Amino acid sequence: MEQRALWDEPAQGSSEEAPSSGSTGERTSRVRPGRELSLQQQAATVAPAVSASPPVLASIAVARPVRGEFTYSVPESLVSQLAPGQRVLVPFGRGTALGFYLGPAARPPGENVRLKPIQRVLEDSPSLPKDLIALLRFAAEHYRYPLGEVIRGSLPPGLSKPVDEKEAKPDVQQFAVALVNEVPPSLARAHAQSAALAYLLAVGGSAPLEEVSHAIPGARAHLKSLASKGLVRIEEKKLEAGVKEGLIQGRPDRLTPEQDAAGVTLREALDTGAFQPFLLHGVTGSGKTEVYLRAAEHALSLGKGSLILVPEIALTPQLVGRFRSRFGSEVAVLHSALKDRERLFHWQALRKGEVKIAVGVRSAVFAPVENLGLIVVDEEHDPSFKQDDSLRYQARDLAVVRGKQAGAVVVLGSATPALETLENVKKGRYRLLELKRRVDDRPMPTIEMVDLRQERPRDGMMTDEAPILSPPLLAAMEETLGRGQQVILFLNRRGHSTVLLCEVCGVSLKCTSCDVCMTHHRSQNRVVCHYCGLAMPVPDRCLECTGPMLKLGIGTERVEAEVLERIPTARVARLDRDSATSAEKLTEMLAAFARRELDVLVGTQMVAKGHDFPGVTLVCVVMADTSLAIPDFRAAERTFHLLTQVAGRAGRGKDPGRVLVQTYNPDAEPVKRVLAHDFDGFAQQELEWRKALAYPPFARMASIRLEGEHPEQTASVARHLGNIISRNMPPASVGVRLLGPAVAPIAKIRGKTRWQLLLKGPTHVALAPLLARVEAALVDVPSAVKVVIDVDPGAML
Ligand SMILES: Nc1ncnc2c1ncn2[C@@H]1O[C@H](COP(=O)(O)OP(=O)(O)OP(=O)(O)O)[C@@H](O)[C@H]1O
Ligand SMILES: [Zn+2]
Repeated sequence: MEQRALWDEPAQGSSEEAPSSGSTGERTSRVRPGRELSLQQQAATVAPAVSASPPVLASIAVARPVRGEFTYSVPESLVSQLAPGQRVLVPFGRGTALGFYLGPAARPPGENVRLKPIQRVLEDSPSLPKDLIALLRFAAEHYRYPLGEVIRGSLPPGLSKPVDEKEAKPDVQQFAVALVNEVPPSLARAHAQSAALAYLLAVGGSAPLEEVSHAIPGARAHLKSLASKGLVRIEEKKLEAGVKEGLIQGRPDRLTPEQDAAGVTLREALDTGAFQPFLLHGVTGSGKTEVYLRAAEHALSLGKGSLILVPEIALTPQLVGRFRSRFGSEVAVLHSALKDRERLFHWQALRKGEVKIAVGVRSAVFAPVENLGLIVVDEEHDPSFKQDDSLRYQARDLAVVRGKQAGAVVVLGSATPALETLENVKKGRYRLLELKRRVDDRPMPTIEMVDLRQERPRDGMMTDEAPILSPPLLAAMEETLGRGQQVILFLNRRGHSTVLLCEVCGVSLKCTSCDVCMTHHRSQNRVVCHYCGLAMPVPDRCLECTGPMLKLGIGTERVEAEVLERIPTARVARLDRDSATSAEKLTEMLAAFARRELDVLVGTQMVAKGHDFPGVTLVCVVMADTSLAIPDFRAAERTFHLLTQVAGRAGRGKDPGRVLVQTYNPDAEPVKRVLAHDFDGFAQQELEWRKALAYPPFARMASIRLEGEHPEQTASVARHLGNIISRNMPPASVGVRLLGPAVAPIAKIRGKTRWQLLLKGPTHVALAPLLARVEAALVDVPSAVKVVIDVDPGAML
């Protein structure tokens, strides 16, 4: 059966053009006749129609948790003011609500319906550009979330409330501009000031004050002191298109032949001005960022905007810095730590076309970049592009949808593309651009395996664990550090020991409100639940039988302690969610490692992201097996991605890199393929398996998750929903399957019982009627049971 990409499927509902109303001159909006009739009638009051000439009708999304678009009448005084994308105030229920005017509407069926009028238009120029309206409509339908809430969630605070735009005006943005090219020796003792100045220089000599203080706490005051010393100038900035601020930094003189070829193709694609999706599959360290930069440069030369999506800003300061130093103040950086006013400022600067490039995290897929020519999704395989609450969208998928709607070039970049993306390449939907070699012909790192089964102490009992740092690993570390080079140690588990087990009764210590083991955090001298945050003192005896407790399962904290014990001279830091408690700490730790003030970085998947540390020549995977056994059909893929990505941090400078992988499962498919540098082999094997079991990309999925106070009640709701689905199943030939209802892999979190149902089918269209049935049944579900529908779910836990 032909599989269709997400964006191939028509959005549900009709896509016919609304009849021209002749009043707004816009005919772009779609109406969905009848589909939400009962809701439309909520906004209408029944009365005899009196007016002679047909009234002008508007389709409005109301920022309330209700489905569908509502029809309102347009008072004559407002007719000339109305433009799609505007925020308006409308009567709703007994009060008023913020609404978004989406376009003219057809008269809803029903002769005697008198519609309520729009009360007020809140802004002159629309907050929402036209292409975003289409994207938000798609997101609401695809991920089954109320459109008004989708729109409100996409807007910066300030615009998401029913206030006039005039009241929502942001402050002028202050920029710090460096007046020197390097940190002068006179600042040697003023550590904080020199750090602020160093940051400024690193990002091209100019940056908004907000951004510097985001990276370096207290930087605002330090920059002002620097200004009083004449080293920095503080400017109030009006961002203007076409102005290049700061020094053009780090632009390589020559592209590699592969970069050049990819660049030529992208330039041609940009010149056509039509939608074209690409996968940029480049090995780690092949210089993908430079390809993005050149494409954005070309888009800019055509007067077009670019949108660059990255997994997590704090983890990718280098990428942000490269964009900032290339394009100066023409870049809006959108991250979660922005203050409300700043977010509003960036939104409006982009909306007005004053800033043409946006770099941001997944929510930036909704950024109002004007005249969008290019969308880049860096590290497109990264799970963080999927949002896991409220609107459960996949930003990479929406980026492709947006590109199609806007007629933009879309580049999905990764060293380890998602299988979904690879399949789209195979099907000819995406064009493939490859960078098979590292820049400057640097070699890929060598990857060696350390079999932990062999490293276990022979004379001990069978249960004895292998050493955390095996002799070969320790030797490699000492040798690397001896040469003055740096080491990354990767283990994807936080804490000191991850399991506390009674030696006598074998019972492990579990959280009282979650179905998971407590992790021992020695630095806090506590055991902590990683799901609900519950923490308590470490019990020295089993709570069941008072037997002595064994501490098993290593976490990053224990690895760090072990390194300090075995190599006392090494300067070691740990990078995980316990140590990087703020974006500032994170940035600072990465910067210190980059400045080579640290020798060893121990960390979770945070160390595996696109970092570019030329001093790192040795990467050690402390245990490759941790993510293999997770009950998720993507477990093997995730493991393979993580190992490949972390291995890719080695040997990016002039010295070649080496990777050591400790494992108990050398024969596990992802481990074996990583050791063999065999991306294609892994992908092929895994795709065959997915096909045989009908998992994505060979099927579409939706999960229905339940969470309830009472185990019995939750189970019975799950079974009830299961019955509804079973009764409405299309014929078997359609290929839709229901898995469950079943207790979720983690049966309880925060005291709530969890169940899930999984739907698989050939297309989203095949699943939609069943999901609609489930939604309709939710009105009868007791409020103690929370039900969530997740289309294209990310994690299965
Ligand atoms: N043409 C070039 N000549 C010299 N150096 C280059 C060139 N292009 C990129 N570089 C440098 O090569 C390094 C690696 O590039 P980059 O970080 O973009 O790799 P990447 O492909 O994104 O890798 P990863 O997938 O591991 O993040 C960077 O330090 C970059 O500045
Ligand atoms: Zn818990």
